[in-house]
Amino acid sequence: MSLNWGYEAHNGPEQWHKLYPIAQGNFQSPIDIKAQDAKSDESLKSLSINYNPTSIKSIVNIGHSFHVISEDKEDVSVVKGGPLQASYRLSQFHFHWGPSNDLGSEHTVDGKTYSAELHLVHWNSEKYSSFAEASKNLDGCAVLTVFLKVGNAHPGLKKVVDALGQIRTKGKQAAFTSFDPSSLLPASKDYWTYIGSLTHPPLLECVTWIIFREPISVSPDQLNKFRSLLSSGDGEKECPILSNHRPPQPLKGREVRASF
Ligand SMILES: NS(=O)(=O)NCC1=CS(=O)(=O)c2ccccc21
Ligand SMILES: [Zn+2]
Repeated sequence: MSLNWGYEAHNGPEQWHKLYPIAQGNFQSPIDIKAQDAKSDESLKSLSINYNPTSIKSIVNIGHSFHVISEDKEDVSVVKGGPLQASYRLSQFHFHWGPSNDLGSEHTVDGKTYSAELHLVHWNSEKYSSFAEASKNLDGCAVLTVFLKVGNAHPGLKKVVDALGQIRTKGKQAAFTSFDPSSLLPASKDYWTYIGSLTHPPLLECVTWIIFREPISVSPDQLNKFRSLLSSGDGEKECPILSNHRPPQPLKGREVRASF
C-alpha cells in the first residue's frame, strides 16, 4: 500500500494494517452496536454539551473528507460529564458517507447502516495541550456521533452544504463562522458509549465514543453535494469523494453502555 492511505481497494481499510498494525488492535472503531447487549447506566445522563458559535472558524477539503475547524486555544466549545472524567474541547467536525444512500455510516446498529455519520471531535484539554498530544492517550479524545438518515433536507446542514462549493478541490479552505454545531444534534440525547479508536489512520486507540441513538435527516441532494467534493487538487483529473467510511471492527470483549 502506498503511503497515501485512502478508501479504495488498493489503499483502503483492508490494507491499512500493513502500515498501521494497530488497525488489528483490541480497541478499534467503528463497531456494530448490538442494542440489546448494551448495559444501561443512569450515571451517563449527566452529559453536558456547550457549543459557542464563535468558536467555529473555517472549512477545509482534506482530500478524503472535509473538516469544519473550531478554534481550540481555549475552552469555548466543550463537552463533559456522562462517560467523561474531564472537560473535552471541540477541535473539528466532519462527516463520513458512501456512494449511495443505503450505506455510508461507520457505526451500525444491529447491522443497520445509515446514509452518513457526523463526528464532532474533542480532546481532553484538562490533561493535554493539543489534539496531537491527547490522541496518544486512552483518555485523550471524545467523539460525539450523529447518524444521518436519508429523507428531508436538514436545515442545520444547509450552511455546511452551501459552503462546499468554495472547497471543491483538495487543500481548499474557506472562512466558515458563526455556526452552532448544536443545530446538528438530534432532539433526544439518548446515546451509547464505548472505548475505541480514530476510524482512519493513524487509528490511535484514544477515543471515548458517544453515539446518539436518534438520527437526524439528510436529503439525497445534500448527500450528493458531499459526494461532489473532489479528492483531486486544482487542475488534476477530477476524482469525487464517493466513499470515506471504515466498516465495523471486532468488539473484542468491550462493553457498550447506554444512557437510556
Ligand atoms: N473519524 S475520526 O473522528 O475517528 N477522526 C479521525 C482522525 C484521524 S486524524 O488523527 O488524522 C484526525 C485529526 C483530527 C480529527 C480527526 C482525526
Ligand atoms: Zn470521523
